[in-house]
Amino acid sequence: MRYISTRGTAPVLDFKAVTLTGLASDGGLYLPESWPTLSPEQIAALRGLSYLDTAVEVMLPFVEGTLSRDELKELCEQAYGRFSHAAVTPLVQLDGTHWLLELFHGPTLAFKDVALQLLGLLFERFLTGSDKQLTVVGATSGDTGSAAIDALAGRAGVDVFMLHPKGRVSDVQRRQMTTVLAPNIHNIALEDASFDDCQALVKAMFNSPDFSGKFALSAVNSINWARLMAQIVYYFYAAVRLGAPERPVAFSVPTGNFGDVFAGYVAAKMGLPVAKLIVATNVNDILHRALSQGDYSQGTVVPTPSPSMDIQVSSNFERLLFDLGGRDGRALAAQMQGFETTKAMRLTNAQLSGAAPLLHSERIDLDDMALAMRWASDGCGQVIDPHTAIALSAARRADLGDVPIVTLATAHPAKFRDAVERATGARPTVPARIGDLFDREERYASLPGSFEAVTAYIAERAVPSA
Ligand SMILES: Cc1ncc(COP(=O)(O)O)c(C=O)c1O
Ligand SMILES: N[C@@H](CCOP(=O)(O)O)C(=O)O
Repeated sequence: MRYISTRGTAPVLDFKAVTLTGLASDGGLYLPESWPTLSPEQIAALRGLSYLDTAVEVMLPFVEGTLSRDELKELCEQAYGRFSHAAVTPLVQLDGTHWLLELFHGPTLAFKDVALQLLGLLFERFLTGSDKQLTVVGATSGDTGSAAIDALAGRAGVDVFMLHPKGRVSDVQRRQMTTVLAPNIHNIALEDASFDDCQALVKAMFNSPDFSGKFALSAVNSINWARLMAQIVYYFYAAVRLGAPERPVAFSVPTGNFGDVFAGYVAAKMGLPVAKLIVATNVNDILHRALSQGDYSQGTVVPTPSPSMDIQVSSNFERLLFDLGGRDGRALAAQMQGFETTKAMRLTNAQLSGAAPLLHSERIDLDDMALAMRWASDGCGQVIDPHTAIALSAARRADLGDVPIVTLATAHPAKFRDAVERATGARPTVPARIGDLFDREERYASLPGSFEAVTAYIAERAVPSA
């Protein structure tokens, strides 16, 4: 499989190179040159397979030329062996229409583990025998950071510099990052910053020849293609369990950086009968405005009880626009450069009408989020986190007849105890696997959110490339 950039001019890469590279050198994001497809018979043959075997079948076309089936299987065995549920991502039925797909049974209790446990192992495999020292620069609104740190702490060949917006992640999320004291992990709390500011700094580091030329920069955010590849799997796993390929299934996805829902889009492109992808946002609603009115203009980020979705510039939307706009890298580069300059962009007619049959968006406010949490707990006996509640609320607005709707449960409620308690009156208990989190020592640097301050901090600690 070969990978191309959304902006058309960066070198074409294979799977190994695309995994070790972050942003493309032309500022774009990598994605496969063409979408592999599974026939209805191949999808039907996934029925009854374990998560692990499904993962191998779904991901194999993307790693072709770099990993054999056996090598991929061995990596998946290790990655998903650390999940606490035998089904890895179990489905839970709420009523006749609604299901939860629990994606939070990994080590850090959020869906990010599904991809990052595998990415950590891919880094290790691709770096073995080389003297390359990767400098991973990442931005997090809480969950990517903890999952990446768990996956990479203590690994040879990788240093991690993780930026989070100070005071804008939950206490559990922060401690999951800052209590990991491995020498290769560096947490940076950016003062007076939003996640968007953190992400913009990370992209600026990749786009600065002076800085990126000194280090072997790499990414763990969903700008890294391997992240999305691993997330495609659970769409197949869930849909097949609910009757695909004969029966179409809809998914409601709590959305911020558009990575998770883009993985669902890819599953549909690969042939999975997806009736609808519901893009659920909180009041930080750039994606809802874009998909419903064509207006992709950056607003100010409002802190909410679903902090991981407090995002107003959604990285992966670029991948969607590229695909919907006929994969014209030059046109997309001009559109994105316009957005970077003016902070506003109109979707083209082709992009809007191309998205409409599959993607539907909803903006969920605080009251509807709390109502969904109460409906799940009082009506169905399920305690859900605020991000999941946003998607469940959007799912319950949908009118899709008999089509089953799967809401992606992206985080364990214990990660957001205060918000869950406020909505439901019950305080979730912290699972045993992170039980001593509040007794551990924390370590992080607080820095002003300037490019100079952050790059100077990293440059003092990272290993220059040869
Ligand atoms: C718990 C949770 N739900 C939803 C999201 C949004 O996912 P995405 O950024 O892939 O759209 C995130 C952050 O990525 C998250 O951490
Ligand atoms: N919500 C995310 C934000 C980063 O998104 P990513 O999927 O691009 O890594 C987080 O929790 O950090």
